[in-house]
Amino acid sequence: MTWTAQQLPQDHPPVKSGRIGVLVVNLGTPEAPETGPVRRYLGEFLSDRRVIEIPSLVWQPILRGIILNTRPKKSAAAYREVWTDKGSPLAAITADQAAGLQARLGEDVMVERAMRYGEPAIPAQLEKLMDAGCDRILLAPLYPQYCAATTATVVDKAADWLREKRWQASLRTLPPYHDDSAYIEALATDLGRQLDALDFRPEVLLLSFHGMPQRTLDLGDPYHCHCRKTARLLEAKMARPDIRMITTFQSRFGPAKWLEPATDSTLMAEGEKGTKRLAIAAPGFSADCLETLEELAIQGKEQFEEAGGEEFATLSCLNTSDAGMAMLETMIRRELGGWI
Ligand SMILES: C=CC1=C(C)c2cc3[nH]c(cc4nc(cc5[nH]c(cc1n2)c(C)c5CCC(=O)O)C(CCC(=O)O)=C4C)c(C)c3C=C
Ligand SMILES: [Fe+2]
Ligand SMILES: [Fe+2]
Repeated sequence: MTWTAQQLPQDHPPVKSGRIGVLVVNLGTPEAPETGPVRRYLGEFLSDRRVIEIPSLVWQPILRGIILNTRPKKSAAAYREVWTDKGSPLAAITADQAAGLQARLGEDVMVERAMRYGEPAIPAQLEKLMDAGCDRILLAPLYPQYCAATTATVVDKAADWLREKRWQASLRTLPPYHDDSAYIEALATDLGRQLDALDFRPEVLLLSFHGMPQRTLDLGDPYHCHCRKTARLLEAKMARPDIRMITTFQSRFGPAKWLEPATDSTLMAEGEKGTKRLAIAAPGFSADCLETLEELAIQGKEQFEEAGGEEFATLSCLNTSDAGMAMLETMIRRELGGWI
């Protein structure tokens, strides 16, 4: 039956105002660089079946019995190396990106941020947007390369929230942007600017993407192809024939075979074969985080220098750079087409 306004039940929710919401989402990070908060964060992250594709009956005893008793202490020490006055770099930068987008998109659009693991959680932030009258929401996972372990799990989480709703908001998702000209141009501009500001001329620019188990490529996940395409387009756009560009995959986790070549062994091999000056960039991360500030900038530098390298620089992610924010605005405005 159709209800008229007079017939609506007393407890009917207020009629919405038709606003548009944007939810930018990144991975998540611990609340503090201490063992307990890191254990909670890793417990949620590594229990996600999109991340660890091993049956729970097998995986949970390994996770609870071994990994969560050993890794949090070591990871917390690594987080302490990069922690800032504003907290975890990933959290602080994501918050600044959301605020910057809000300023660029104006009052017609309400921008919030969320993390897939930890706080602010995706369901709570979607609820906040809806409570503020947003009945159309763009979900924007800030992962340029599609991966089931990152992009898909964000969409799953939003879908779980929608499933519980009688009156759903309309949801759109920002597609992966690994080959989007706005992204390639932003990277080329920003990395070019950073290379020119270095006090040495690198022989090699290493493009390090987060790794994934080789099995996910065999099963059809496009992540590896997306990373390779980004690297190819970026190399062409940067047009620096004097710099040799190499694509690698970092952060191997567990004993299975991961995508190759690995960042750490490539850094060592380059040092050993006589490369003296090397810069490293991480185009797959939209914000600097543990993986860039500790694994690349601290550990990577040590690995390269111990193998004979002399000059090493880690270039920043797009973060809140002009090029990066303009790129996000362009892609989000395009996706909101028809809504604004
Ligand atoms: C950019 C895309 C990412 C993919 C793909 C990805 C896959 C993936 N990661 C792990 C395990 C860990 N990753 C960790 C940190 C971490 N990972 C990403 C991004 C991707 N991960 C980011 C942005 C971060 C940094 C978070 C921060 O707080 O700064 C960690 C935690 C740190 C540690 O203990 O080493 C783990 C563990 C797996 C298993 C995986 C795919 C299967
Ligand atoms: Fe990761
Ligand atoms: Fe790592």
